[in-house]
Amino acid sequence: MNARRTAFDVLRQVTAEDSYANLALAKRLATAGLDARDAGLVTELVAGTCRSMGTYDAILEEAAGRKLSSLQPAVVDLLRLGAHQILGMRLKKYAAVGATVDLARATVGQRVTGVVNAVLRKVAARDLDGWLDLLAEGEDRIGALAVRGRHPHWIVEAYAEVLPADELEAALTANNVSPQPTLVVRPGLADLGDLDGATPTRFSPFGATVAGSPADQEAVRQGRVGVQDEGSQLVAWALARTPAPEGPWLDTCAGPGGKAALLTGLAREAGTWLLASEAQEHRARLVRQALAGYPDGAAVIAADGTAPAWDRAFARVMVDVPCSGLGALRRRPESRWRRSPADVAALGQLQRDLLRRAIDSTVDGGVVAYVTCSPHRAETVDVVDDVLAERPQARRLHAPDALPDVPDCSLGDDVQLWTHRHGTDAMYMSLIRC
Ligand SMILES: C[S@@+](CC[C@H](N)C(=O)[O-])C[C@H]1O[C@@H](n2cnc3c(N)ncnc32)[C@H](O)[C@@H]1O
Repeated sequence: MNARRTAFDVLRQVTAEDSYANLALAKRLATAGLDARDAGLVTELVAGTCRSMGTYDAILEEAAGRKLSSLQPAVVDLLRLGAHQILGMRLKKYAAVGATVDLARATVGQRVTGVVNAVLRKVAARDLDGWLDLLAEGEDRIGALAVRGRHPHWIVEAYAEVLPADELEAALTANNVSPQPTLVVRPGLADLGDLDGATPTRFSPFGATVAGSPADQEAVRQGRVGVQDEGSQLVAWALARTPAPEGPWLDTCAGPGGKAALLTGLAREAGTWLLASEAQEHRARLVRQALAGYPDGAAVIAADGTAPAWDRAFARVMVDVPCSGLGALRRRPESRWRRSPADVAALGQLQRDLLRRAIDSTVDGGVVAYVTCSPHRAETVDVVDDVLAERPQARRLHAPDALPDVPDCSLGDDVQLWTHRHGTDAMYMSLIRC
């Protein structure tokens, strides 16, 4: 009951207060006093429920024969948790119904136990595949994939624009698996030998995984090794190894500092330095922390990357723009149901302005990496196409040349990494010669 109660409280925070599931979960688990088994159960309950929330909601509406908006929001969360235990976990169905009814009594009150019991018994009458078959009836191909892969329709449509049809299912499935953390060994501060039991990653020369928690590694506690997705490492590395004139480097959207830390190490190895800039002061502080291991090699400022915040030009510029995060859905269980096409559209102007300013901040012959953690065309290729049309002196490079050991990463002249192909977040990168 303790674990389910904790999961319910966290889910309430996610749905009622728009909290991020991972952050709310970590905060709650830190003080809940649960043993490792119960903490694992809470994590599965929250992450699994959030990841499939839209699908469970459709199933619950079928089972209840009414809109979920006609029910008390706390009851909807109880039903979602129950649906996940019945359909998404290997628990005995009727024990899961009973446990959820007990939880309903202990949290909302006796009066809602009847509806919770009745709806969940209907849910338990079919298995997950049976429900997905029912929901997919009459859907087109994208709709059926969305139902079975447990994604909103518009996200599957966006993936379908840039992925071959026969890979869509694998791409969606990959988003339904929580990633193991990947570590980055910061150049000049550490090497793989500083980690206990490190296994190198497939593509990044700086990447490794370890058994157990990264926080148990001394080099991580000392900031010489960080936690960073391998895709983020690859785009930073690609920028660093693309031929460019000598001179300092710039990261215009640096917070919280993962790429800036790797780029700083690489810049130092190249005999130069990096200016890390970030609009929000509190995120600039995170960048300072990430770069703390490089006391003499890092400069961090809080500045708007769309305005003239520096009076010089740089040889290499990373512009890792704010985006919808559709390439990192596996990390943020609730985000796919929270985002909408309007979020993508709303970022377009800022993304273009940041890229324009990045190009204008680069020396002749220098190189810009335009990066997003999203494969959505409206945030990737379309932005670069539009800005390059206005800047005839700038030229798109064939970016996959900078990652010769990474197979199947081309999207035209740009790089698009995929979780199901590369095991990384679905990062996009365009390299532009100025
Ligand atoms: C995708 S994140 C960058 C991640 C970062 N490069 C890393 O690897 O840790 C985008 C960042 O851009 C920042 N940002 C948003 N608008 C900005 C602006 N106008 N100028 C500079 N940074 C901005 C956001 O605060 C956010 O920290």
